[in-house]
Amino acid sequence: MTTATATRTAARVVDAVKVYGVGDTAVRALDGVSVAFPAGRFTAIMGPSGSGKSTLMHCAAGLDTLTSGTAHIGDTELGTLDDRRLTLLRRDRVGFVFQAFNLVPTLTVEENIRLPLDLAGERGERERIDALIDVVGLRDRLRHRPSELSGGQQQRVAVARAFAGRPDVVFADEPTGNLDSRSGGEVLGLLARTVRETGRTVVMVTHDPVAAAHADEVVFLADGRLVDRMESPTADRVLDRMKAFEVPS
Ligand SMILES: Nc1ncnc2c1ncn2[C@@H]1O[C@H](COP(=O)(O)OP(=O)(O)OP(=O)(O)O)[C@@H](O)[C@H]1O
Repeated sequence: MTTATATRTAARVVDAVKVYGVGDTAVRALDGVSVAFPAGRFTAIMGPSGSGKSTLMHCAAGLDTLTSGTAHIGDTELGTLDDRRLTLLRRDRVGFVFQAFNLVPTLTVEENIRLPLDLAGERGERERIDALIDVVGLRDRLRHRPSELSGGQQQRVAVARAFAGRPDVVFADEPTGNLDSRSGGEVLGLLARTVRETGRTVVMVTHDPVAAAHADEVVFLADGRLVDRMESPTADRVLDRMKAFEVPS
């Protein structure tokens, strides 16, 4: 299913504008972006440094607000929610993976993975979490603390935690930025596999063409605008597209 009409949208922004600051120092980080992230797909957001990738992700995920335009998770328009509802939406319907892992150091691997469910007051779900633990390959590390794991293992815990609450969408911001290429490749393969096997949705910001090649589709930003999309990307094609941004105007 690749037609827009047949595909459900997990998250989207419409006419998104984000201006930081005022007056002479104002920066237009998003300049009228409309983009939909289809459910059940892995989408990468790419573009040169400063093109608005992180801003787009933060606004789409409800971590920051737009200056104008709308952001939606499923059918919920984020701008209509008060702070409490927005916090609940982020907790229950969105998963996050950040460059810096962001695990709770005092909790074990298993407790970190189960955290979203515990916070939501959900019990049970033993089998599904068990399956998730196997997907990320951490069965023999469940009693360890994050400091006893390698960077790649910690990020696999973060990926499992992001999916544990069965979110509508997982947002990943440079998830392999702190990892060597082998561990990074494992984490990206894990993200892609989890999307394929569980039908979940991932939106990932990256500046790395090799990372973007794990996605089903890449959307390209330049100067706060959406300038291109690429289905079934390869690292070479993404790199070629990125080089075109470097041509001096
Ligand atoms: N809190 C802020 N206050 C002021 N300007 C900001 C703020 N956050 C981002 N910007 C500016 O908005 C623009 C877009 O930034 P953003 O971080 O979204 O880009 P990016 O594509 O993610 O960049 P990078 O790849 O370097 O992380 C940049 O010009 C940046 O300097």
